[in-house]
Parts: sequence; structure tokens; C-alpha cells
Amino acid sequence: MLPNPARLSMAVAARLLARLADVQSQKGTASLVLTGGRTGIAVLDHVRHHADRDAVDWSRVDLFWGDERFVPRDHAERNERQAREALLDHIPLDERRVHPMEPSDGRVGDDPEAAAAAYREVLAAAGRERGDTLFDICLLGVGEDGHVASLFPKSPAVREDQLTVVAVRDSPKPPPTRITLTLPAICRASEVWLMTWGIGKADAVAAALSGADELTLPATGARGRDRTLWFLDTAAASAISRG
Ligand SMILES: O=C(O)[C@H](O)[C@@H](O)[C@H](O)[C@H](O)COP(=O)(O)O
Repeated sequence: MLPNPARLSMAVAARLLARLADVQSQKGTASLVLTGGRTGIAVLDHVRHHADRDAVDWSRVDLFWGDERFVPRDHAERNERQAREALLDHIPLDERRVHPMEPSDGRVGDDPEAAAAAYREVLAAAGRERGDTLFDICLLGVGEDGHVASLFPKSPAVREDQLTVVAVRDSPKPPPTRITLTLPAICRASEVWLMTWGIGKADAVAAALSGADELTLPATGARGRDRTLWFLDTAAASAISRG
């Protein structure tokens, strides 16, 4: 019997492959926002090994990131590096459709505000093509404090209601400096998929599903234009009130 985290990420991987193939059959392409963290990367690893992996035409998938640790490109903590090792380096992507956030040793240098501005331009270009619905699916892990992407409770980033991408300093989750989509950007996804496991997340999940304030529980504010899905194991779902 697989442990809960593996079963959860396998279930998300299977659903993701089916949904991406569906979207491509309707629209010809599909756009996906990746997330960091153990769950987000485990999902990619399960996609890589899934029997239906090639049901998706990866050359017609547009990839974005919900957040990135602002570290050098080859740093082990970088979400892009972990995603490439788990999946992206093993599938026939069109690299012109892959949109990583700038690293701290990239073309904008060690300036997180410049990196955030650069990614706002990436999303603006995507918006000129795709209109209000920027992404088909946005994947999000959920922290014990209810953070999603790098939007932490009571932070300036979670309060941002105009810009699509901002820099985060002094993140309570290391590394301290990050680039993140804001809630307005996340909510421009047709579908937002939140996925987490373990008893440590149960209170945050229950609070988000009972309508806690998004400034104190950012996961509450992560809503898809068409659909918002939660993928939970029994432990993470254990505090949800049945009332
Ligand atoms: O860059 C990051 O750290 C992630 O984007 C972050 O938002 C992560 O998804 C959550 O912290 C959940 O992480 P786990 O899945 O490891 O619990």
C-alpha cells in the first residue's frame, strides 16, 4: 500500500494528464502553472512515469511557474531545476513555450524586483494572446500556514491586488527571497488545483474551505475562474467540518 503522499500525487498526476489532453483536444494547446514544494514536484515525477504521459502533446504545452526561489539557475532549491529533473528534461517540450522566472544570476541580475517585473511582461504577453484566462490549470501546494505559491499570511504580496507578479523578501519558508504570482494572477486560471497531504495541513485546509480571510489564509483566495479543486489525503481533510 503506498503512503498517502505518493497516492495523492499519483492521483493528481493521472487527473492532470487527462485534463491536459482534454484541453488540447478542445483548444490545440494547454497552459499549466507549476508549483514548488514536495507535492508539486512529486506530481511531476509521477507524470513522468505515468503510462498516459504521451497522451499529451508536450510540444503544445505552455509552462509557467506560480513562484520561484530567487537563487542561481543551477541552485538545488530552484523550482525550475527540480521540475526539470522530475519531468521537463524527459518530455519533448517546445522550450519557446517554457517560461521560467529569472534566477538571481540571470539577465536582470540579483534584483528580485526586476525579476518580478520581467515576469509581469511574460504574463502580459501571454495575456495579449489568451485574454483574461491566462492559464488553463494552476497547480498549488499549500503550506501549514495556508500559504500558496510564495504568498504568505499578512504579507505585502498577499495584499497585492493589481500587479500580477511581485518579489518576496524575508519569506518565512526558506529560501528567503522569492518571486511569486499574486492572487489576481492565480485567479486568472480557468482551474486552480490545490493539493496537499498530512495532518499538519488539516487546520489550514479546514480554514480555507470555511472561508477564512485570504489575507490571513492565502489559500482561501486561490480560486479558478471556472473551477477550484482540492486534492487531499484523509489526514489533510480530517478537520473539514461536516456542517
Ligand atoms: O516554492 C515553494 O516553496 C512552493 O511553491 C510552496 O508554495 C509549496 O507549494 C508549499 O510550501 C507546500 O509545500 P509542500 O508540498 O512541500 O508541503
